Amino acid sequence: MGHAMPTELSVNLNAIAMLRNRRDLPWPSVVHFGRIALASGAHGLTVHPRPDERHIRFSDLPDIRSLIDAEFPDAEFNIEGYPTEEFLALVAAHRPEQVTLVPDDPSQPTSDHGWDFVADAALLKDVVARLKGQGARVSLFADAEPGAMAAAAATGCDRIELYTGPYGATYGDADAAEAEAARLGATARAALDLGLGVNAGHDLTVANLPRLVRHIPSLAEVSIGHGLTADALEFGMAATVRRFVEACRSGTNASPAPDIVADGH
Ligand SMILES: CC(=O)[C@@H](O)[C@H](O)COP(=O)(O)O
Ligand SMILES: NCC(=O)COP(=O)(O)O
Repeated sequence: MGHAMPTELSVNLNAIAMLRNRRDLPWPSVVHFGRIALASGAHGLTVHPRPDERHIRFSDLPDIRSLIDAEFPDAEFNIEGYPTEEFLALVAAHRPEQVTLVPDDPSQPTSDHGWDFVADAALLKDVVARLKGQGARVSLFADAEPGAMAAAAATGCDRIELYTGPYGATYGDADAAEAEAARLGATARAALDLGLGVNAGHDLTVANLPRLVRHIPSLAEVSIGHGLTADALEFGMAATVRRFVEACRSGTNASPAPDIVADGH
């Protein structure tokens, strides 16, 4: 499989928002850290507003939109979530370049599975058409199931986002990681053959990105929050984003510094 472009990094700000929400204070600021991320090589910013606003708050969205419009006009805003009318109103108001639809129940601690593209076909076709009509690229959260990609494409979506939680959970076990990455790679090939673009996200790290990118050379974008924020505590935000950008390129023509592959969490 050839690869034209390096994988882009979208920095998920949910974990920064969660730290901020521990106090009734404005720091750490999602706009400040979003600015550092974009200035350090990230292609975009991701938020996943949940109905209880435990991470990103709805009131954060106008400030992130303004940051991109005023200072980083080539960057992308990616808003993720379950398509309730409240979520769709947030999307309409903040004009993200990409919307990632995720089948989250409000009680879930975090996202832990992709869509059932057959059972949810009617909902997805309707919402995908609505969002594309507003000018957004639409990506659908998907499990590593090559056989599900035809039904995903039938929704009219532009891309899938591979749910990489099970891959992230293989840390420390190279054989298990290889098996998961192969399954993700097969799913990506099925999606690409149907004309879909492929994103990926959940529990990605500097350490596990190179293997993923090797298995999916045409991976368009990864969105990363938890592991990246953890590394930012150790290395600082700017250096961390640069390390993740390097790791995104590690499976492609551009080689990362050797320590990026050997080190990391
Ligand atoms: C869609 C997805 O995979 C998630 O990783 C999500 O965006 C993370 O959200 P939280 O940080 O709110 O758990
Ligand atoms: N879409 C997945 C995402 O934004 C990343 O989440 P995380 O698991 O890295 O926090």
